[in-house]
Amino acid sequence: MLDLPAGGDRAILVGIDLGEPGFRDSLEELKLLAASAGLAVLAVVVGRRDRPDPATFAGSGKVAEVREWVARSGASVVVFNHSLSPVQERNLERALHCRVIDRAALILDIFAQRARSHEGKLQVELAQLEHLSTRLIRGWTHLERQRGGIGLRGPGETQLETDRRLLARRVKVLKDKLARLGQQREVQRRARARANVASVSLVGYTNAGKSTLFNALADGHAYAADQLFATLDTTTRRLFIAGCGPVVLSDTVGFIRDLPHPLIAAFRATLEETVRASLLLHVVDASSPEREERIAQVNKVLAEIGADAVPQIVVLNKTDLAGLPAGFERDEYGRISRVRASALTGVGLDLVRAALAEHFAGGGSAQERPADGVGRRAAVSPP
Ligand SMILES: Nc1nc2c(ncn2[C@@H]2O[C@H](COP(=O)(O)OP(=O)(O)OP(=O)(O)O)[C@@H](O)[C@H]2O)c(=O)[nH]1
Ligand SMILES: [Mg+2]
Repeated sequence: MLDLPAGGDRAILVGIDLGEPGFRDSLEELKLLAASAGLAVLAVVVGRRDRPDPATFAGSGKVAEVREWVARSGASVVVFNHSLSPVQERNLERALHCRVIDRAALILDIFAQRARSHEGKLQVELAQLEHLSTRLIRGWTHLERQRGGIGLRGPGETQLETDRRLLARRVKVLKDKLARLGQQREVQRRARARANVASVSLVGYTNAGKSTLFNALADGHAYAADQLFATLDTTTRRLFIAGCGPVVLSDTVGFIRDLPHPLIAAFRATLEETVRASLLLHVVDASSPEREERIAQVNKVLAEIGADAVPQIVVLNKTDLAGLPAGFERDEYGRISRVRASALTGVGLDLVRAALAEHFAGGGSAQERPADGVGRRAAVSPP
């Protein structure tokens, strides 16, 4: 655990506008992340720079302003909407006299709070240790430079080396355990592939409505809630869809922009389900003004995990909020590319089912993708 002081924590958020697009939205998102982590946000301090200050990211003037806020409000943690280097983090903690974390650490903490299954907990612990280990290593290089190296190894450094060794050992244990769990999944997947059952994975931005859609389609009881990263574990149900037979549907962890890399790596096992699926239902909150950008963000993560070659149908969800009618959109080849529906009200769910039926009937292979990641797609048979 990252040891965020528990219960009723008061936070100050800091965002520095570096002139990149989406700054405001990502700051709004940071507020949601903070709320999801159980933090009470006292203030949001915004600054503008051409590039990050190497020592403190925000620059000394902005840091003074934040310190003022911390002193006045009694905040216990300051959250930066960026990736901080370990050195910046340390300098900031010294200057602000309070705990400083970055966006990645906040996301890791939410994952740590949410992890329920054995596998989920292992994955989060692995991600946290990897996050920590880069910090120890960088902290070490920093020390080395300061002290001048040879002959000056103090007890502090020895301790660091011991820590690193212990850490490396634990990381290995976790990876071994996860690998064994991965093998079990593989056995299940092979059995499904033998039975020629199509596998469909729900993917999408966090809070898009994946679990709600999963429950609506599979009559399931996945945890759906208005918070970021409600779902961490992959839940799988078998359902029968008229016109396409048995289908295995998986609900998965949601994505977000700037998902920390250790997390993506640690969740690789869970996300295997996505990589190997015969079809992705990419769920989108149609009521978000950010929806096209989020689609792009999700596709970026899908590419990172090697799932960009899996066929995809976009479900524009929350049409009730967006004020859109239910319906289909087709691509230039006449294939259904988008379905507009509402998982909550149920309007358009028949269209989602029909899209699945059409996809699998129209040559979309019901086979899962083999381990080498190369899709085994049945030839499209024209009528
Ligand atoms: N109005 C409306 N709300 C919806 C719809 N679908 C989902 N929601 C709400 O959106 C919120 C998020 O839904 P979830 O199903 O938990 O979203 P998710 O994509 O699984 O989110 P994570 O697991 O956190 O990534 C919940 O409060 C749902 O009730 C919809 O079609 N219309
Ligand atoms: Mg969910």
